[in-house]
Amino acid sequence: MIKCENINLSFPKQIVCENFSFEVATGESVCISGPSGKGKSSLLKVLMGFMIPQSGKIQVDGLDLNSDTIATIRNKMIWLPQNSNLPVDSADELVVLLQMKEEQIRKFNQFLEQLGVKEYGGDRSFNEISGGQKQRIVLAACLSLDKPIILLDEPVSALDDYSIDLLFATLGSLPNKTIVSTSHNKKWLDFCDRTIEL
Ligand SMILES: Nc1ncnc2c1ncn2[C@@H]1O[C@H](COP(=O)(O)OP(=O)(O)OP(=O)(O)O)[C@@H](O)[C@H]1O
Repeated sequence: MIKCENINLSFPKQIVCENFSFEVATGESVCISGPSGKGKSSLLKVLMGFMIPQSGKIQVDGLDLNSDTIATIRNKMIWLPQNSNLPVDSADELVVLLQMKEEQIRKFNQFLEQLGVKEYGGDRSFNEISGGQKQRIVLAACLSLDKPIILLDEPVSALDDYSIDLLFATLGSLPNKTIVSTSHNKKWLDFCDRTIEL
């Protein structure tokens, strides 16, 4: 369960949210929606503890997010950054970056297969594949870590309808995941249990 209470987050030139509260139940899939530049990505970063709001309380599974609990809370989560932006250039480098264990590498290969990008795994440079193929590889890596809470920033921005359906089938095979996402994609919004308007 994720519980955010009275979050105030602003940047010098923009107020992202004022006294914003929401909850996400365990196993629920929600999408934070709102216009471009409103602050959806920033809110996911707040949940990861990458950004600290000016005030408000964030609780994950009953633990208040603070410097003492951040490691425990982050250990429950995986975050997919927008545009799959990561400091790596291939699936093999992702395995190293995420320090995947044997079982996770097995799952990674399984998800690559399910998402239709097995042939683009290994040491093939991300520069030589499409944005959608890269996005599916990074999604496969995220899912393979098997964390209970998955934060997805625009997870289907580069995917066609067919690839989105492959992702739905893959997510459908993973019970009890809590998913907090951002998206402007209608198919993704329909897939989520609920939308949270920012
Ligand atoms: N570290 C920062 N310092 C100052 N301003 C920031 C910072 N991060 C984000 N912003 C600003 O906060 C606003 C919200 O950005 P954010 O990326 O969270 O929006 P978004 O709703 O996810 O947008 P989009 O739908 O276009 O991805 C933007 O105006 C952005 O310029």
